[in-house]
Amino acid sequence: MSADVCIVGAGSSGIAAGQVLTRRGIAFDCFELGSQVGGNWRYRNDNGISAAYRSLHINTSRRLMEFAARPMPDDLPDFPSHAQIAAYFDEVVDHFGFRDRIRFRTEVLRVEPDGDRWAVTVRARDGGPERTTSYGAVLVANGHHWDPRWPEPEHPGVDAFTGEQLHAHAYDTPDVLADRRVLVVGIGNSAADIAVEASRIADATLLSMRRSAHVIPKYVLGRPMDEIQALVTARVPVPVALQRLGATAILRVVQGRMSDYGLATPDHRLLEAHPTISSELLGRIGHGDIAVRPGIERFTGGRAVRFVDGTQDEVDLVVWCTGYRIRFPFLDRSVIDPADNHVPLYHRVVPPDRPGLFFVGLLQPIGAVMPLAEAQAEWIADLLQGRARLPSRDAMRRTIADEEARMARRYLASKRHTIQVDHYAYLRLLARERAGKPGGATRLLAPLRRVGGALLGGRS
Ligand SMILES: NC(=O)C1=CN([C@@H]2O[C@H](COP(=O)(O)OP(=O)(O)OC[C@H]3O[C@@H](n4cnc5c(N)ncnc54)[C@H](OP(=O)(O)O)[C@@H]3O)[C@@H](O)[C@H]2O)C=CC1
Repeated sequence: MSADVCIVGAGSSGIAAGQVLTRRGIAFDCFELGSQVGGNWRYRNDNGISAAYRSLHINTSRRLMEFAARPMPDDLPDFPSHAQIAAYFDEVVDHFGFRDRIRFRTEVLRVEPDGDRWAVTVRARDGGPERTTSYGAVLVANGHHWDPRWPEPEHPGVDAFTGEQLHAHAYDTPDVLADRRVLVVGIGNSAADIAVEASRIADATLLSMRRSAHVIPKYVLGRPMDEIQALVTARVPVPVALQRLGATAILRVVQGRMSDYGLATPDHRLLEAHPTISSELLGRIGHGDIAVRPGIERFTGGRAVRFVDGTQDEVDLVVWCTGYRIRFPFLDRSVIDPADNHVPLYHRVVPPDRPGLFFVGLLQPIGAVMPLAEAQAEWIADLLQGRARLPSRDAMRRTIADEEARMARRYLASKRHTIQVDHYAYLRLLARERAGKPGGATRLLAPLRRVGGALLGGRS
């Protein structure tokens, strides 16, 4: 069947789109840089850009991350490894039978507007000519955790640092940490995982953060913490302030305060930053095997680094766990410009001024990307099949502005918080959109949210 739809990438979001379009009878071509599906979850992916390290396990639980159309096998653990997740993706592709729609080892070079269609130019990585095909719709699913973001601006004196530097993106196995004095920078999930690994094998592990975080354990009360939260939030919309109150109370009882472990008190409340999830980090700090440091002031020559509290240390290796840049190498900046990780999209999917272009999985949930990407693809399929319609461009722009203003109130200003969504709230938003009732429940719940927010000190 010739295809009028193109999917860029066969990582978790491209597969989400592929299985939905296949089920919905929409023919597509999918182009994938590597020779296997799975993107970031394919360890040592020959696409050359994936970030998985050997010990990687997902930090959202299996039941939150699985596709609705194909649950994960029950014999998988609560927090599967990258290998188990990649195997699951293989099984999904074969179950729905769309492997033959994916052209592997094929790079998408350009996606260009061509009247009311899109010209997609690709080239096989193993040689051969460029080929351009016209599509009515392009689903961009190239991921957003593959282009490492180094500190901007860089720290004074770093050019003269004589130790080694590594971005978390390039981290693979702990041998690089062994018997060295390691400085891990950041307090996101990469920093937490890598600092914990270093703490078992390095000579010394320092963890530097310019602001502290609420570290959330994977389990509380014998169950994955996200499942406990989902018991309520999956069923009914709960104001963020109320969610915060519940989660703060549970964490205070089972874990105490961050300052109990020697971390600074965070400058924000729970749910105002992308969560750092680790059941090991605080314990390793408690063992004295990770020393916490504030932000870096400057590198002072040789292997020395000075922190903003005036303390100084010598380190052999700096692991920059400073996040990722959003980038679409195949889209000209005049089409979409992701400067500072800012990509204004209607419901995080539709650029109002670029009909036929859609983004899948370009979000960072408190929760997991995969089922949200699947729900996005269902909505896109509705739009492609004429079962749903987009509002006017002006209306989409207004909604985007409202959503961005709400997120700015909700989250700390940071380049890591430009595409945040709440898992179940977002699923409900898409369900309303698909049912042709955009914003209906939001309007109904607005007064409740305002009262809840005022009573509980919530921002949203
Ligand atoms: N096991 C898993 O499932 C894992 C999942 N992930 C996911 O991958 C994504 C990326 O995570 P991660 O790689 O941790 O990146 P994040 O963007 O989440 O975190 C970056 C960290 O670096 C800090 N930072 C950024 N720039 C600077 C700077 N110039 N100087 C000092 N500190 C800086 C940020 O601080 P600030 O807040 O101040 O900007 C933040 O603490 C997330 O979605 C994460 O959940 C990552 C690893 C493991």
